[in-house]
Amino acid sequence: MARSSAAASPCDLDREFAPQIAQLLATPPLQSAQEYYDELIQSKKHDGIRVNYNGEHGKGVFANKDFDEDDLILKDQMLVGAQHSLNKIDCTVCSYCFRFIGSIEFQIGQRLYLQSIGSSIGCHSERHCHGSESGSSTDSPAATEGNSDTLPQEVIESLITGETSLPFSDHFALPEIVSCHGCDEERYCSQSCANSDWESYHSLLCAGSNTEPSRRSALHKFIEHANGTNDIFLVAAKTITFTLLRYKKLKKHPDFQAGSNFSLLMEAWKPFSMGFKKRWWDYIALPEDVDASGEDSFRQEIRDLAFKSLQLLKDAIFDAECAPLFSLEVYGHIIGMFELNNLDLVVASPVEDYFIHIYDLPDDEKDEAEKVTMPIVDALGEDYSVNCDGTAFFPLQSCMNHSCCPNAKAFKRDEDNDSHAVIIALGPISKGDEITISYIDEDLPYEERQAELADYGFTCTCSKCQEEKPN
Ligand SMILES: C[S@@+](CC[C@H](N)C(=O)[O-])C[C@H]1O[C@@H](n2cnc3c(N)ncnc32)[C@H](O)[C@@H]1O
Repeated sequence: MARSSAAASPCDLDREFAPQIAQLLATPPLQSAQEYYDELIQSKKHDGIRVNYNGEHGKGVFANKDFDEDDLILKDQMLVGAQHSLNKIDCTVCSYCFRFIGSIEFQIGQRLYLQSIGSSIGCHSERHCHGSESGSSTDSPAATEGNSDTLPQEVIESLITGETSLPFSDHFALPEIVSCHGCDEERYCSQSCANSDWESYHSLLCAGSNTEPSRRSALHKFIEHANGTNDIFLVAAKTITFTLLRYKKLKKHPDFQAGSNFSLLMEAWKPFSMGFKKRWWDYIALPEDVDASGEDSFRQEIRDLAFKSLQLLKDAIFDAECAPLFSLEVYGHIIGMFELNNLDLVVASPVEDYFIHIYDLPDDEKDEAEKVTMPIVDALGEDYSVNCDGTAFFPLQSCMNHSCCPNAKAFKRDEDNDSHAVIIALGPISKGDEITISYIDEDLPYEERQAELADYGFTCTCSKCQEEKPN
């Protein structure tokens, strides 16, 4: 699947900084990588696991103690992630931790409003993660095709403004919305999340009125291009801003002041240097409608799209001290890293839990509550609840290798209401065993599984594949 780029890079930085780029993209030395993971695991107190390099498939995650079925193995905090652009229209979550915010009424009112103006895209609520099953086994209230016209506009507005309270919504209280002080785009569950986002990414990506006009306009163009083409560019931009801001912080730190700018950049980039990467346009699977004769031009188109996005990002946030970070080579590998390692970012909507709560009330309370909620459920229709979904990079989950008969899975429990990746044991796991998850639907037939895994660049040889492999 992997190929080398058909034509010379259009990016001058690729030539000018070739040696530095090679260092940024080189596989980190084994010892420093092992130290990095040992420290990370220790600092996050994930003492049930270890990252080891002595497995069959590069690095992998191994059990450091015995686990029983359904035990929590890991709750991994993302390094960088973003909600999909279209999903942002459908649910309001904290831009840093991705918890739902506002109130049940606000979330419902907003969806009804968007439906009434024809903007909502929706998708039926499922509490699924990449490679996992639905987490909700409860029967949901019967829902049909929505029609927000059945509710007066004033009702919708009063839900959004909080003038109307729905029965039992106090059981599902959500954090109040804290807006970014610069723009209307980003909203948070607390001032602490707003500050963390600002310090980690948003101070360079805020396109609000406090931002210098030419930078603001450049940021708008970059964001518009990503929204219109592929929102993976937004996560790539966050990776670059995270590294730039970390670089600036390190530069002020007394322990690092003696180092060269490039050694500081290497240190700032370290968390991403660990991620498994390939150049995006080299390995991306060919769409079904492109045959072998069109392959080179397809790959060139993808590279040109990434180059266009990078140019727009450079116009907004280029920093000469960290120039190699803005090379097309690094940009292509960052996007490739997301494609190869990402677990979907999924946070279940509390709106579904709210309606299930009403549905499960004792009959007399239910009848009373449904006088208020049924017209709303009918107006919302099938998509009465939409989960937050996006793309994220998780430093430890991304070290887990695949098996078609995995011993663990990504699964959000009821209490997991933020962006962490949650990994649960599917059966007993003994200390020393490798912890594997399935990157695909492992119930597919052998050929289809191998075809899907080809996108990750390998052929699976797990025990299930060996059994099912045709002779
Ligand atoms: C998310 S990374 C997993 C960590 C990776 N082993 C590493 O060294 O960084 C995914 C990559 O690991 C390798 N990999 C994962 N599971 C594998 C398997 N069952 N057989 C062969 N390679 C596998 C593939 O190269 C895949 O693209």
